[in-house]
Amino acid sequence: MEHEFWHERWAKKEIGFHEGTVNQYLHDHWPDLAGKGSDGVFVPLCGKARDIWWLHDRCHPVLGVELSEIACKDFFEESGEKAKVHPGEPFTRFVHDDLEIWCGDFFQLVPDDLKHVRLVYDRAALIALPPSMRQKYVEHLTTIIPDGTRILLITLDYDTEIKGPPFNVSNDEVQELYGLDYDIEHILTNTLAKDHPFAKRRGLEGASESVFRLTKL
Ligand SMILES: C[S@@+](CC[C@H](N)C(=O)[O-])C[C@H]1O[C@@H](n2cnc3c(N)ncnc32)[C@H](O)[C@@H]1O
Repeated sequence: MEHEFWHERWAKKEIGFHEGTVNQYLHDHWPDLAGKGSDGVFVPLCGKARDIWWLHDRCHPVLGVELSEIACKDFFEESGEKAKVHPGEPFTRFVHDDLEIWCGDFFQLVPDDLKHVRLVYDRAALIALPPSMRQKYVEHLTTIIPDGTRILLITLDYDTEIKGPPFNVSNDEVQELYGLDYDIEHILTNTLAKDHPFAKRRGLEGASESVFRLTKL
């Protein structure tokens, strides 16, 4: 998607993707992925997800990257926390202890930025991107994260032709995108209930979410 699309979504507060609570799959499957350590976590296309505080509360240094300055500011303001803001190019950095949100374009990150990262949390990042950008996203992610990094990936799949985002990403596509460079463990696929907020909003039946654990080889 063009940057303008996302800036407009945030300006108009059209952010139906924002959960406002900790994601259930993160809650249930992070401990297995991360163990008891306090490894650095990268959260691509992070929005203002509460999940970031949850990870921080579990002693992980967290680096999120987010295009929208509105999202970055809201993230701290809505939780009553303060961040030191370091304006710069290509990122303005919002820093709170060892939690940093970098405001700018994911595709501007370089390996040095993520050298302390051992874990990645991808909820609504891959599926926010149209098919033409997903390959580019995975290629770039693979370039910037260290070998051995473990990823918790949550995807969404549905049959109907609806206009994304979120876009449907099948389990086969996950294999195609990550199969070469990652060990892939499919943890679960869960059919969304009819009254699930997303299914309800889009009038979808049979949409499903899947959770994967990926390890960069
Ligand atoms: C569907 S939202 C998901 C946000 C978050 N992961 C969550 O679970 O609430 C996608 C987010 O990615 C941001 N975004 C889109 N393209 C981006 C890019 N190239 N670099 C950084 N952030 C981007 C958007 O502004 C938006 O907040």
